[in-house]
Amino acid sequence: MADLWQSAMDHAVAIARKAGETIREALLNDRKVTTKSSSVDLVTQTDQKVEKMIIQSVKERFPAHRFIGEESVAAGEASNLTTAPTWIIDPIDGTTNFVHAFPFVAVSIGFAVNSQVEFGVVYSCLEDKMYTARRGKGAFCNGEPLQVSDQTDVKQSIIATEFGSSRDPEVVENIFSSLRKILCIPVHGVRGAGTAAVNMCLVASGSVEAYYEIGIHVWDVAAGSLIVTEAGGVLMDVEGGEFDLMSRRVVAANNKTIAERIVKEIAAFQPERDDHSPQ
Ligand SMILES: O=P(O)(O)O[C@H]1[C@H](O)[C@@H](O)[C@H](O)[C@@H](O)[C@@H]1O
Ligand SMILES: [Mg+2]
Ligand SMILES: [Mg+2]
Repeated sequence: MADLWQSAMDHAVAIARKAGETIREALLNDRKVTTKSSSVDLVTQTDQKVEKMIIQSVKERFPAHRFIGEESVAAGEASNLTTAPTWIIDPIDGTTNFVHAFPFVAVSIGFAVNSQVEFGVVYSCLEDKMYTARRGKGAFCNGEPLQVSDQTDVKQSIIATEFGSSRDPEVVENIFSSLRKILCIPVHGVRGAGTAAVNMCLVASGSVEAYYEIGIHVWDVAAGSLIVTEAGGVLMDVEGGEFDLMSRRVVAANNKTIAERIVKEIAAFQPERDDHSPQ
């Protein structure tokens, strides 16, 4: 049976690669920074320019499709995931890294139908690594198959997480409480690439056993969520229930054993959901 979404996925790969070229050029000469939800939640003209380019290119080919884009939402658009074919776009995942020329900067494009991700594309453009996954057809990096780690002992694991963009003392306390408890299991190490999408691709690649974070958005994790599961990994909510794309909470792991062990140590809290209805 012809794959209904293959042409859309091919377009996503092509436009992610083009976006990566734009980002690499901008890295050399245009990193003007402004801020969003806090003084450390950064955005640049390149984030906005890349998102507009991706959305415009999709609209020309798939005019009926819908969008959830990080910078469109920041400009006031709703972020409701419906049953319609929806492109979930983070034009630059790792904007802080981009501003500092720290070498992990990704373009993340997820595609959902009936609120289920059908393909995911994450282009780590400074590494030139194109991560892709199509539901039921595996996950790849530059065309090579991906497989999660087979480690089941958390004490032999590396765990990835991020400090996020909130500096609210209560949120920071939660983050450090979880970090301290996980580090002292003990695990071999804790790492963070500075981008949720790349962290999830590191889980899919078997380089880290798990990644967790509270405070991310649907555009950070939509593409990576399918790349992880198509590489044999699992997704979970930080309190052990089912992963929810719009909840702003994620545990992505190589297997259920590691995921459940990490969940035990996380000081969970519930940020405002991505699909919250504004008052
Ligand atoms: O770089 P962006 O797209 O803003 O996404 C990152 C977010 O800003 C950080 O707060 C998170 O900790 C990262 O995981 C996101 O990748
Ligand atoms: Mg992001
Ligand atoms: Mg971003």
